[in-house]
Amino acid sequence: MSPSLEVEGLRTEFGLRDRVLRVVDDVSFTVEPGQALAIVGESGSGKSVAMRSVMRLLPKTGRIAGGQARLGGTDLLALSERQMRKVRGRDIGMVFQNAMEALNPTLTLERQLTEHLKWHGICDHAEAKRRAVETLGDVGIPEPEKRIRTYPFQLSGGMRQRAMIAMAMVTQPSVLIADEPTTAVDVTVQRQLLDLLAELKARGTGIIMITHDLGVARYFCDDAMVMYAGRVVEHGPIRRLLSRPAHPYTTGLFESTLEVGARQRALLPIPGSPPDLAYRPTGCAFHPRCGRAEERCGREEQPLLPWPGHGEVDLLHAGAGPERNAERREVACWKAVEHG
Ligand SMILES: Nc1ncnc2c1ncn2[C@@H]1O[C@H](COP(=O)(O)OP(=O)(O)OP(=O)(O)O)[C@@H](O)[C@H]1O
Repeated sequence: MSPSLEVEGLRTEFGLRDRVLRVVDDVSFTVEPGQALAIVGESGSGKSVAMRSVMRLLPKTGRIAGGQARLGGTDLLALSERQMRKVRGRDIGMVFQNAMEALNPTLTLERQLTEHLKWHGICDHAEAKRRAVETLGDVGIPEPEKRIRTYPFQLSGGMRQRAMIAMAMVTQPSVLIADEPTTAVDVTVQRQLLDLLAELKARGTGIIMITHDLGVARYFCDDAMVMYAGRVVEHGPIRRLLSRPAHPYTTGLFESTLEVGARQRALLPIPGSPPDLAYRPTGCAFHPRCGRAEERCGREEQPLLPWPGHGEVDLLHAGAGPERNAERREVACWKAVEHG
């Protein structure tokens, strides 16, 4: 059984010339084996930086300022870069929006996949080659024995995206982070990639998906975490968030996003834009854009707390263990919307 990933109190900062920007602030979540978490939020809310922090793939100006990311009892944030290199790509993989970021343009797929397996000491060359061909076939690349000899630039965008997924999954990682994996590909390829990720999930891989596409998130994910200005504002089972969003930002985000397959309806954009993190509003960072804000919201910040709204109290307190956790929800808002 794969271990779960438990992230707690993650804080990431960027050092600019004259100040320090906190772009991820106290982010916590758990991904169990075979579960998928969607991370949603407007551009700049810190989704990618949070996940790159877990992977320890930050640019030089970035710094993890606090927190833990435990994978099977090992805190990834406490490992040396040398130790992390052994974990990254083997136990935890990442699929990026742009496949060229993960693939080496100067090496054939065969070299990249086999070297990757051999470097991690997973198997010898013959077995690595067999696994590489098999994985390329698994991700839907036709004639994998032949295609394995090609370079990334010789592949179409969709095929490159698949090759990157093959690269991420060839080691059978416990956790896969997918950053907008379907944004750059057409709808047919999108569907195939999602089916592929669903298969991985069914085999017990924990998946974290950063996405702007609520249709994809609903189809694929169990939980959702909504980020705003570097913080988590709402977190819980995705179907509950979609049907009964409690944070006004979640409501706004859902109303301003067209769901794939949903009936055409008027979109209601959230007024204003996310704050410049260098001038973060006091209190709740969303209050200047929030229709429900009152004086207190600009003064005091509400921490993320378990949220038993109306009609949810019973579910939250009923039973014990997984059933109870499955309904667990957290919201950071003084004016969280109560649903009757
Ligand atoms: N190298 C960097 N130096 C300084 N600030 C950065 C750097 N990279 C990202 N940031 C800042 O960190 C914040 C979070 O960025 P991030 O890319 O995580 O957002 P995101 O939610 O993933 O957005 P998107 O959906 O557009 O990918 C932004 O305000 C961004 O400007």
